[in-house]
Amino acid sequence: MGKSVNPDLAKARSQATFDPANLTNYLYGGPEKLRRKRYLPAFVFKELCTEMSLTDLCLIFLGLLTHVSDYLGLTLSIENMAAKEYKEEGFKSTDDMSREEAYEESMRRAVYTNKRVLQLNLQDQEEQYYFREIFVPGANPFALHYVMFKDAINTQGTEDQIQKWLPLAETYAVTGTYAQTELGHGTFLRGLETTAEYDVQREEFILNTPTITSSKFWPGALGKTANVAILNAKLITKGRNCGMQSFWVPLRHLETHQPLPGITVGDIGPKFGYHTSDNGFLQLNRVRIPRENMLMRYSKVLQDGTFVPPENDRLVYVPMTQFRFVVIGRSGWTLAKAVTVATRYSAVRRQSEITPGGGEVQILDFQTQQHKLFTQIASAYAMIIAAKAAKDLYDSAFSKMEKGNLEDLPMLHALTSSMKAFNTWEMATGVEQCRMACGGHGYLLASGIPQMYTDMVSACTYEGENTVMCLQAARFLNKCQEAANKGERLPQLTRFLQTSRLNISSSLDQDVDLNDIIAAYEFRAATVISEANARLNAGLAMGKSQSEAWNYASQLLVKAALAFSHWFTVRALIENMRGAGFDNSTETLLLQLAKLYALDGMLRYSGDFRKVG
Ligand SMILES: CCCCC/C=C/C(=O)SCCNC(=O)CCNC(=O)[C@H](O)C(C)(C)COP(=O)(O)OP(=O)(O)OC[C@H]1O[C@@H](n2cnc3c(N)ncnc32)[C@H](O)[C@@H]1OP(=O)(O)O
Ligand SMILES: Cc1cc2nc3c(=O)[nH]c(=O)nc-3n(C[C@H](O)[C@H](O)[C@H](O)COP(=O)(O)OP(=O)(O)OC[C@H]3O[C@@H](n4cnc5c(N)ncnc54)[C@H](O)[C@@H]3O)c2cc1C
Repeated sequence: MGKSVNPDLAKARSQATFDPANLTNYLYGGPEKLRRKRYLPAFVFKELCTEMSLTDLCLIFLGLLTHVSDYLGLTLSIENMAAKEYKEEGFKSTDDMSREEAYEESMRRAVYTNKRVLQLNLQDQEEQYYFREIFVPGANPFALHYVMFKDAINTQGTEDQIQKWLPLAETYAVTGTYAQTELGHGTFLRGLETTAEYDVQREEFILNTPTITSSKFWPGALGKTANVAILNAKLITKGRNCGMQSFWVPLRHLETHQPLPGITVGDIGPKFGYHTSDNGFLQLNRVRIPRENMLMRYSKVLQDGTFVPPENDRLVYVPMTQFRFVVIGRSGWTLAKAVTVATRYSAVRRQSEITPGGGEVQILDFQTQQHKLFTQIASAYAMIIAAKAAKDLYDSAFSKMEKGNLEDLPMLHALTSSMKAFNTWEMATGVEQCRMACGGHGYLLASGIPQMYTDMVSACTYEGENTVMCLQAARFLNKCQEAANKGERLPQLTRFLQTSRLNISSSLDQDVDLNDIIAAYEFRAATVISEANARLNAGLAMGKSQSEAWNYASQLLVKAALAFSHWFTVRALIENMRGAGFDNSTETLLLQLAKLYALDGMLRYSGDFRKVG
C-alpha cells in the first residue's frame, strides 16, 4: 500500500516542467547506478522490517538476478539471521539517547552494515557509502576506518604491506584510525612532536609522545573503536629528524580490546556534533614497533637506519588530499539533503496570506522563501557537479602520479584545498539557511537538518582548516601569477590568468549570455589573484620579509583562492549542464538554475564584480 502524499506536495510535483528521473539519473551517474542505489537499502529494509515471505524472497532474487554475480553468495540462512538480529530490536532514534547509548546504537548498526556489505560482496565504495548512510545516518564510528585508514595503506604502503594489512582492514580483523593531529598542533604539521626513533640494534621504532601537547588528539575512532592506527610521527634515525612519516601502530589487544603496554587512550568528550563518533586522545610511552611497520612506499628506513627520502616529501600528504575530494563531494550532497527537506516542508506548510482574506498560502509562494531555497538548490547542484569535475581532474592526475609523474601534484593540492574550503563554507551557510527557512520546525532534531549542520560543519575544520587551505591554494595561484607576469607558460587550469579579458556582450536589458557569466567569473578571479599578488609585492617593496609580506597580503590571498573556486564551480556547472545531453525542457531549466546560481553569486560578492566593471 503506497504512502498517501500530501496534496500540496503532490500538486507542486505535478507542476514540474521536466522529468525528474532524467536529473536523478544524471546526478547518480546513470539509471543503473541509481537502481542499485535504491535497491540496496530497500533490499535490506525488507529483510529488517517484514517477515521474509517466500514470495518476497523470490521477487528480491528475481530483481537481484540481474546482478547475479554480486548476490549469489547470499544464503537464506544469512537473511534469516540478519532479520532475526534486527527484528527484535529494530531502529531506535539516537536523538533522545545519552552519548554512550548513541555511540552503542551507531556501533550496533555499523557492525551490522559492515557484515552485510561483506555478505553482499559490495565492492563499489559509493554503494558501500549509500548502504551505510541509510543505517548509520550520523557520524559512523568506522568513518576513519573506511576512508583514511585504508587510503593511507593503499597510498603509502608498499605492495607487501598492502597485501598484508589491507585484507585485515577489509574483513574488520582490525579497526583503524588515522592519527595525525596533536593537542598542540593540527594545522602546522612541521610542528608535530610525536617521535619515532629508530633503534638499529633491535631494528625497531620507539614511538613517544614526549609532552602533553604531543598527545594525539581528535582522531576519530581513537576513543573506543580502533585497535590500530596509521600514526604520523617525526622520524628520527642516526640522530637526524627526517620529517613526518606514517606508521602502523597497534593500539588495543585484538581479543580483549584493552590498550597495549605503553598506550594511554580514551575519548576527548562531548562535541558540537558528531556525537556518535568517538574522537579520542592517545599517549605513547616508548612503544616499540618493528621496522616493517613504517609505511615505506615513498620513503624508507634501511636495517642499518639509513633514511631513503621520497622523491617528493609531500607524497606523505596524499591521504589528506584524497579525503579532501571526498569532503568536496559530500558537502554538495549534504546541502542537497537539507534543501530537499526545506523545499518539501515549504510546499506543505501553509502560513499567512498574500492576499488579505485569500486564505493561508504555501510558504513556497512567498518570493523571499523561493529566494532562500532556489539559490540553495542551485548551490547544491553547483557543488555536486563541480566536485565531479574536480574528481575527473584528480583521477587523471593521480594516474600520472602512480606512474611517477608528479607534475600535477601542486595543481591537485591547490584545487583540493581551495574547493574543500569553498564547498564546506558554502554548505555550512546553505544548510543553516534551509534550517531557518523551516521556522521552528527546522529547529527540531526530528527535521534532520540540525544534525546535518552540526555533523558536517566540522568539515570546515578537519582535513585542513579552511583558511589555511585557502592560503595553501594561494601559494600555487600566486606562483602562477608571478609566472604570468613574466610571460611564462602556465598550467592548463590557470592559463586564464594570461587570457582573461572583460569583453562582455550582454547588456542589462538582455537575457544574460552564459559565456559572459563564465567570462565575468574568470575575470573576477584573475583580478583578485592579481591584486593579491600586487599586495604581496607591495609588502616586499616596503622591506618586509617574504613571510611577513605573505601575512600582510593574506586576507586578499584567501579571497583569491575563493574567487578561483567560485570560477571553477560556475564554469563546471554551465559546461556540464550544456553538455549533459538533456532534453530541451530539462536543459532549459538547468541553465536557468545555473544563471540563478551565478547571478546570486554576483549579488553576494557584488563588491568584486563592481570593482572589475
Ligand atoms: C568522516 C570525516 C571524519 C573526519 C576525518 C578528519 C581527518 C583529519 O582531519 S586528518 C588531519 C588533517 N590535517 C590537515 O589537513 C593538516 C593541514 N596542514 C597541512 O597540510 C600542512 O601543515 C600545510 C600544508 C598547511 C603546511 O605544510 P608545510 O609542510 O608547512 O608546507 P608549506 O606550507 O611550507 O608548503 C610546502 C610545500 O608543500 C606543498 N604541499 C603542502 N601540502 C601538500 C599536499 N597535501 N599535497 C601536495 N603538496 C603539498 C605546498 O604547496 C608547498 O609547495 P610550494 O608552494 O611549491 O613550496
Ligand atoms: C570532527 C573532527 C574530526 C577530526 N578527525 C581527525 C582525525 O580523524 N584525525 C586527525 O589527525 N585529526 C582530526 N581532526 C583534527 C583536525 O584535522 C584539526 O582540527 C584541523 O587540522 C585544524 O587544526 P587545529 O585544530 O590545530 O586548528 P588551528 O590550526 O589551531 O586553527 C585555529 C585558527 O588558527 C588559524 N591558523 C592556523 N594556522 C594558520 C596560518 N598558517 N595562517 C593563518 N591562520 C592560521 C586557523 O585559520 C584557525 O582560525 C578532527 C577535527 C574535527 C573537528
